[in-house]
Amino acid sequence: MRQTMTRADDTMPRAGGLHHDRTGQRPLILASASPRRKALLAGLGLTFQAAASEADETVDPPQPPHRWVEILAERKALAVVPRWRDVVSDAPEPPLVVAADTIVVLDGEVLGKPQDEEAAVAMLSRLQGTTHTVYTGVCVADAADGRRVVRHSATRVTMRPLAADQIRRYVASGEPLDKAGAYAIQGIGAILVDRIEGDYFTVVGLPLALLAEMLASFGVQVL
Ligand SMILES: Cc1cn([C@H]2C[C@H](O)[C@@H](COP(=O)(O)OP(=O)(O)OP(=O)(O)O)O2)c(=O)[nH]c1=O
Repeated sequence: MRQTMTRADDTMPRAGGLHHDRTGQRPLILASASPRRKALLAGLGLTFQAAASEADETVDPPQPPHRWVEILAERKALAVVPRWRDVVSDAPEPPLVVAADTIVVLDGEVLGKPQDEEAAVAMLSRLQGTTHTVYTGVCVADAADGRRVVRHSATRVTMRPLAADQIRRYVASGEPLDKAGAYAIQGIGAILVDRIEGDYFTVVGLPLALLAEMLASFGVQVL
């Protein structure tokens, strides 16, 4: 059934089928299992379905960070493109598929998600009192013809100096474990951060202004 798209009035994605607004929003899939990315995309007022992407996250041979996140974002999107009908069976036309990948880079070394609490403590011990860069890659792929656009955004984050027991208490909160670099700027991790240079949403995992620009190149106007 064709429905009129309504703007999201909260930060959570709307349940239900696909919607089209008067500006002709294409059906949209977010190839992600991340609740943060879902909330950010919903916050733009776009209607979409989310589908976890099972893409392998190893990059071999190693690439510069900006390419690393672009490659993984593209891989995540392309893993979902062939099965778009399973996700949006009621779509009147093939969807656009959006995916993203985020890494933290300190002194040229990539810090992904910590394997366990010890790894989280080790990461935060290195990040505290210093400046690192968060890279997020974004891919928008058109399931109709395979055309895709891949871009990235980078933000510098300076962490406050932290005492060992503060780090332990933060890790014990459980927040760091599924986050690149073992912290969440949008959560308790906010109080670990002294300042950022660049886009906040790049750190959380989905640079919204960049994504809007990319969607516009596929005819989807957020504004
Ligand atoms: C640095 C930082 C990272 N993160 C998150 C963003 C990403 O979700 C995560 C990095 O892992 P990713 O592999 O980019 O994403 P994901 O596995 O969570 O989700 P997807 O299904 O889309 O692949 O770290 C924060 O939420 N806050 C932060 O401050």
